[in-house]
Amino acid sequence: MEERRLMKESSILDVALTRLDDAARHLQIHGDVLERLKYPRETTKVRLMIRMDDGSRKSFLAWRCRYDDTRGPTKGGIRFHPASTAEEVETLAFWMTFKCAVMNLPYGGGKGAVQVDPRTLSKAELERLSRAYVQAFARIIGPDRDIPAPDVYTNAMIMGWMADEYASIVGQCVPAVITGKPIALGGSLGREDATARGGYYLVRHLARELGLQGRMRVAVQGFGNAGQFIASLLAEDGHDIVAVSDSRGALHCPYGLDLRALLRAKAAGLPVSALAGQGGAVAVAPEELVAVDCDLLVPAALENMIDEENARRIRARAVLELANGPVTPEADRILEQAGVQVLPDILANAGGVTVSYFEWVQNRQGFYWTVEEVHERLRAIVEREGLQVWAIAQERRVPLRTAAYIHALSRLASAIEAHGTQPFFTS
Ligand SMILES: NC(=O)c1ccc[n+]([C@@H]2O[C@H](COP(=O)([O-])OP(=O)(O)OC[C@H]3O[C@@H](n4cnc5c(N)ncnc54)[C@H](O)[C@@H]3O)[C@@H](O)[C@H]2O)c1
Repeated sequence: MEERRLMKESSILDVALTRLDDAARHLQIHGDVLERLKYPRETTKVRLMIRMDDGSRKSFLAWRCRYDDTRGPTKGGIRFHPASTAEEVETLAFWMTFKCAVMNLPYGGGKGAVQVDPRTLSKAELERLSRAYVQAFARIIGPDRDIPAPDVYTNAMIMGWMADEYASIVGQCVPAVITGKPIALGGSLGREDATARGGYYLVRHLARELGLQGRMRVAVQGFGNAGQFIASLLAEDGHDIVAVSDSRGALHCPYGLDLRALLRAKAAGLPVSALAGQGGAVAVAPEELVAVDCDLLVPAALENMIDEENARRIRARAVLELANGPVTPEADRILEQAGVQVLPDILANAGGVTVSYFEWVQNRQGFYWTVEEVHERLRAIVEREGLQVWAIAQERRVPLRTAAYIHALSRLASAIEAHGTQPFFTS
């Protein structure tokens, strides 16, 4: 078991790097550029020691990775998860590097994690852990150096504690050091649904190209933050949400599920399957969700959920990757052969980091935008970059994922080349 886990861990960054190799084959890229992008610039590992409520002391492993900062300060969330590893953090930081480049945000990529199950901590312990993270990494993060944000099992409250700790360390208020903060501490309007909204604008804009015109039947895997918002946005446009799943089960109705009832059930802490039997909805096994007859499949749960085992069963015309890395490279090949278009994660879920960028801009200028302004600016960026990725895919006859990596890599390569060779002679 342990061996299997290690094997999986050692290959996760390698798998991510195959996307880089695929893209590099289509560009005249200098070997130096690839050499630079194959390894993280720096990963710092620390042990955080905190006082527990019972008076004992406990330590937790924590990391912060700055993968590449050629295009600007590194940007990426902090994950609190018992299974986090250095390799996972580095892979996520690699994805952030490409995500920021594909959206043309002036950032590099970073990521952080604490190896902890936050559900086992009291609120006071969680606060001490969050503050300890900032104490340990205060010299690494900074508004012009490395800007964290929330990720799995971290949220606005934790970002607020972290911003407060940073302010006491440096002796001044620096809201732009961290994004995803509560609105009261300089958070941006429109951050909550930004990831789903970015994916929604992308599908809406490319609908004709994807053959998704008219009323769509949508299946959503993972009915959490991103999954619930995308279902709501698409349902508002009159599309039918025909299936949803969570970690405990799945629900299917070919004529469309009662979304309001589903949102109420989730808010009350119930699984989606609790609504089985109502309005024609039938409970199905979670692994059956990908095989549901639909036009658009939205993976919004975890990594590697669509693999060579289940990819053949997908009946959707297009896949919108709101989750990070939900489709394995083997599944990608199967979907390509079957003519299923995959809107890749680094483009499809980049709405979150884009609105994080807006938050940083607003913090720095001290002037705040309306939610309509946030939506409009997000829409413009998603549509602009989405169309460019689509055009690259058509021109070069490559899948959208390769096109998105080509788009990001050409920006990264220009920036790396523009920096010159000075660091080589001085280091
Ligand atoms: N929230 C964001 O801003 C954001 C930004 C970029 C990427 N993402 C990615 O989107 C994905 C979801 O993030 P989120 O913030 O919505 O998390 P979340 O924890 O709110 O939701 C995840 C959902 O997936 C469900 N799930 C877990 N295992 C499952 C399984 N085996 N089958 C079906 N469902 C399962 C959970 O029950 C939960 O409903 C992650 O991959 C995350 O990295 C999120």
